[in-house]
Amino acid sequence: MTTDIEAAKQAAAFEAVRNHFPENPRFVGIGSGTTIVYVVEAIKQSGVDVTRVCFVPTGYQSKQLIINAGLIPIEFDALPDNAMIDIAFDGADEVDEDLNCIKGGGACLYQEKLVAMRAKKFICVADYRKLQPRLVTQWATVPIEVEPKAARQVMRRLRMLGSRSPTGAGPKIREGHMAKAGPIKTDQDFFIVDAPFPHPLLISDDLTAEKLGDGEGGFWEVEQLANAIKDINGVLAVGLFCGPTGPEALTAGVVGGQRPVACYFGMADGTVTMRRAREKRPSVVAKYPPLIPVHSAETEAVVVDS
Ligand SMILES: O=C[C@H](O)[C@H](O)[C@H](O)COP(=O)(O)O
Repeated sequence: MTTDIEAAKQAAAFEAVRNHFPENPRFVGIGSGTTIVYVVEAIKQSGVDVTRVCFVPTGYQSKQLIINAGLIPIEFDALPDNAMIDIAFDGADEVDEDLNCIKGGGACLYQEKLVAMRAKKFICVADYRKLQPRLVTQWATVPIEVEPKAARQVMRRLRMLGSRSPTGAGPKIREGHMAKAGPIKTDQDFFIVDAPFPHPLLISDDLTAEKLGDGEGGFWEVEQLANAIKDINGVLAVGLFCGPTGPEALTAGVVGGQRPVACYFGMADGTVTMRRAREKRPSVVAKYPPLIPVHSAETEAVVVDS
């Protein structure tokens, strides 16, 4: 790894903490990966009083990072029922221009989503390699956390959704690289399946009557793909962080959001670029309502969206 990449991660982390670390927060989410290390460093160096702040980890590595920095960890399931996380910081493997993210490259995924969705504000920090116009550009697969017994069936269903690389390779269970042979296990003891898709994913702006983003011709829109994968039995979490941002979701009366409100990218020239999520995006459903009947399990009636 070259030092300019590390410098880029560090610069992005320091800028993100400088601009967003709230006054007197109660709970702060700390993500996983290599970039988040600099976020913790930035928090420590900022001189803010953290003696009354509890830091919520997104997995084993993140918890050790918090403890080693002398900060106070609190497990996600120890949060008081009505408490929100004031802010969550995390890295990403790829970020598109609408701030949808691919995450899970380091095999942390499910707990990252729990924390991001419970946060009033989710801030992403990354280096310039991660900034792409659309997802599945450089980072060619969508990581998916899968219950091991269901892995083969999940991969079969993924192939039915069109998961294949431009060279024809299908989804794969991620293997470990260490002495112990076999798949790597997540903090939940699950597998990660890496599912390639043949085209960069669309955002709602790209949709046309010809390209609905529903998988036809291999073209998927980010949220539609995330939902289609999440519907497969055995899938715990999909490494696509999309949907409403924190404030958007809070206004709508639902808890938090998965898509960051802002992303900080350390650039190769030493500068930091910040992207903010758009306040209002065209909704996929509003633009092209589903034509097929939607079966409502609750009423046993068939509802057709008009
Ligand atoms: O599974 C890992 C997480 O989603 C990471 O946040 C992501 O892979 C980015 O990691 P890094 O900061 O090391 O590039």
